[in-house]
Amino acid sequence: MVSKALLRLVSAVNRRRMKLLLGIALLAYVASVWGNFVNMSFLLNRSMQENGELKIESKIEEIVEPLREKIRDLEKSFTQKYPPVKFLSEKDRKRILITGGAGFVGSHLTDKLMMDGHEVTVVDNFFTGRKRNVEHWIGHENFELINHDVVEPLYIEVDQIYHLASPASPPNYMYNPIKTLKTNAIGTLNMLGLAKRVGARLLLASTSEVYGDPEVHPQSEDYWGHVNPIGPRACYDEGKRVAETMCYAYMKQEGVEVRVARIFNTFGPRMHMNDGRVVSNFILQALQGEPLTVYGSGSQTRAFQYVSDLVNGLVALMNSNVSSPVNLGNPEEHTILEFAQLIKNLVGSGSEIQFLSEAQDDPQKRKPDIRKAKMMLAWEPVVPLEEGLNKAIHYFRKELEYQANNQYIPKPKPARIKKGRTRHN
Ligand SMILES: O=C(O)[C@H]1O[C@H](OP(=O)(O)OP(=O)(O)OC[C@H]2O[C@@H](n3ccc(=O)[nH]c3=O)[C@H](O)[C@@H]2O)[C@H](O)[C@@H](O)[C@@H]1O
Repeated sequence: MVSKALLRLVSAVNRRRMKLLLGIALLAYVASVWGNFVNMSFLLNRSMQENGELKIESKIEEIVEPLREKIRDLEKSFTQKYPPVKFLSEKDRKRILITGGAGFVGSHLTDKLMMDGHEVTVVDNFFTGRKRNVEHWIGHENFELINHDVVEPLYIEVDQIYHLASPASPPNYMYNPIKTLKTNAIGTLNMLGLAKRVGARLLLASTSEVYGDPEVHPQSEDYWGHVNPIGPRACYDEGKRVAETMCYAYMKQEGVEVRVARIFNTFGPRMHMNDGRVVSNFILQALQGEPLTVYGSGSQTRAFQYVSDLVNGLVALMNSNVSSPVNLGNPEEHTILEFAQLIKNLVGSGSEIQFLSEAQDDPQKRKPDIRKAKMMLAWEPVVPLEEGLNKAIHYFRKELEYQANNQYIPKPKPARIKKGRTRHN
């Protein structure tokens, strides 16, 4: 009896233990399944996250790569946009200042000196010069553009100074005669002061106008000229004459090396559309089918040189040992009426020729004697008139298109003196 009861008790205890053991085993199993589940979902989550990140990264890469490509192209185009420039050794490379370097002649001179491999600083007050004329050099390591009026002193270090700053077309220089005088007198004084301080050589862009309305024909450098000192052209003519005087005073008294170029009528691309000189006026009028305005009878003469010839002459003179004045011009002389007809034909224009009253003190004959330049500089003009005119016509045609796109059609400016007070500074 007792043993049966004991057996029942033991088996009851075992059953409970078994149940307990089974319970524990079940719990352990559930816990391990749960653990695995948690682990797996964590891993899954992580890989999903990593996958997502990868996807985002590759998306970004897809967007950024073409942008990088564009930046590389832009960088390439920046370095390739400049005209080809020669490499000059430190010894041969000069630091050159061009005053009026954004003007018609100045910008062509800038091109030549840059392409020859020099360091060029252009100074311009943009009265008649334009940034557009030199914009193709902006950013180049050898080039600098300074907005500055030479009437104020300038302090920079240079080896050569081409001093071109001054309005050169009669309507422009007559527009503000006091400013024209200041530019040529005070401006030249400042540049000579700079040349003296830094030991630079200065080339003055003088003019055939120092001969005035000449009584000697053709004009050679030893002719003293025939200028009306109180006429409408005097601000320019006398301004350039005193500029020459100052050059030789600085040469004698201070030992400054000077070069003086007497520049005769010059034309070519980059003349301002509103310049007012005969070449731009006639071409513009012929292209627009308007009458070609001849002042006076048209029997007055001029001889026209193409701008690249002038630029070569200026550089040859600067680097020569000729300190006395030298004429730079093309001796092929034409009457203004012949010239009007020639331009009409080259443009193929049906424009009329209109005779207007003659301009006061207009020189009646002008033609350079260039024997000195030929002999001392081995220079003479090489561009035939018609070839140069065709280039200028092409340029003005493009300019007209450009202006038309910008809703502005310029009219030629007449060589008339403005009435009333003019602004000057
Ligand atoms: O072209 C230049 O390089 C020179 O131009 C001008 O001298 P100018 O000879 O009077 O120049 P223009 O205004 O082009 O006149 C030339 C001739 O054409 C005449 N002209 C001008 C403009 C016009 O529409 N019609 C016309 O018959 C003038 O009366 C003058 O007889 C400047 O004064 C000089 O400094 C400069 O060197």
